[in-house]
Amino acid sequence: MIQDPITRNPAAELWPAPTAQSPVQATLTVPGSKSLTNRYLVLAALSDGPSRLRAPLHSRDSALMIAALRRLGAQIEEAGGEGAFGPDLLVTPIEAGKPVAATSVDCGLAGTVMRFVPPLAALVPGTVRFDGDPHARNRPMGPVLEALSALGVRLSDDGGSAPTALPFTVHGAGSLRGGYLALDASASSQFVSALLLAAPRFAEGLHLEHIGKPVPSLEHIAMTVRVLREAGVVVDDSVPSHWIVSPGPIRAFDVQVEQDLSNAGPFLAAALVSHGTVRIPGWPEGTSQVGDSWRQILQQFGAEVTLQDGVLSVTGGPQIRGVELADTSELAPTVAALCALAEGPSRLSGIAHLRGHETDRLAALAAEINGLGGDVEETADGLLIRPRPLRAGVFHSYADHRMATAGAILGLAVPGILVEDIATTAKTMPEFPQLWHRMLEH
Ligand SMILES: O=C(O)C1=C[C@@H](OP(=O)(O)O)[C@@H](O)[C@H](O)C1
Ligand SMILES: C=C(OP(=O)(O)O)C(=O)O
Repeated sequence: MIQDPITRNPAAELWPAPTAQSPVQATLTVPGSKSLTNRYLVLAALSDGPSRLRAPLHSRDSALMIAALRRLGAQIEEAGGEGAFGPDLLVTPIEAGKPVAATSVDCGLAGTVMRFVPPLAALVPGTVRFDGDPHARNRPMGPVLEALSALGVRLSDDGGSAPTALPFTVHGAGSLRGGYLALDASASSQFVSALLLAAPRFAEGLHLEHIGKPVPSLEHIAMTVRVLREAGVVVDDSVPSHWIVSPGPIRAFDVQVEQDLSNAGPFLAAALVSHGTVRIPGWPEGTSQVGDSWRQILQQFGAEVTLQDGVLSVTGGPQIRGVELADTSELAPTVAALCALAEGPSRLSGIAHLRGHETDRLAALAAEINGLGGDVEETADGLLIRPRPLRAGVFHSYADHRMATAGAILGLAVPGILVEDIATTAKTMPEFPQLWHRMLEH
């Protein structure tokens, strides 16, 4: 597991986080889901005809995915249907067998790009070098590279040896046989998703088995299986830790992208912190997004939560209750911010793999909340967060969008919090500062 030193950006601006002067009363929607947008883009690039994404996310992570797929030969254009958060996307797939000139892919800090795109590069004849932001080189990548290598793909690092992390080069032969493959996905569910998304295009499909400690963020693998099935791919996930993808075409599609329920989290949290009400219309029914679990999580914190006619309504109680929660996946930084404002102690477990996210999130949350006077202790697989009054100060973001939004949540209750590098929210929600201020205007 990655234990890299925490890095800070001294040049970034300090954003005065607004305090909630009164209970928030807001109705709002948020931009499209990162996880769905980037999965649909990958599938569209591999599909059997042109596809359309309606109301997709437009952010740094989706822009990086679009640029990567274009490098592999997909054509992606913006098209009418201008929604509240930007235009639709039209995708013409990569032409099977068409070589690409030696090229490069910038992964930024996007896990979906660095994990999902290399298997596609293996399916394209050509040489593709992958790199990203400085911290991206620390994010776990090994199992995906080992898996590709086991499938017969030639890979090299800049010195020509077998790579274990970014930067690396995929020497695509244009086709993959597939078959049985074992991998350890305990550091990231994205290792599994990466191989499943490309697997219908392997000559024999793929039987993938996870061997190791439990896989985190299982909801994200379920999302992958679901989008594959929606595109006509046969996937058998009936045996835990096994996924069998049959070879076959990926049907082109026209899809409405759901709003990002994980990114809805900080806004819903504002209802608890300010003892107000936040409503989100268009809450998708029967969604595969992990953020749907806000409905249960926020109730445990003491909120009243209703979902009626597609409108999610969250009303904060008189106090925020402490919680015990396991594997909250990408929701954890928002959850931790609420815990720091709770009346009782909280324990978050099953999130050791957050040490390999945009930053070491366990270390970063402990350092920043404690830096404001809080009481957070790291455990082997999570955080213990005890109530203690917080004070004004700088909350560092570590280039992590969810750290920045965690700082904004604390700022609602604690005057004088300065969030360093709020612009890093552009990774998945460039509109965050504007939407946050708008939420507080009433
Ligand atoms: O597949 C995806 O879209 C994601 C999977 C999860 O990754 P991990 O399994 O590494 O937590 C999640 O945290 C990330 O934000 C998005
Ligand atoms: C872990 C996250 O992102 P990524 O897709 O880069 O892994 C996240 O958004 O919380």
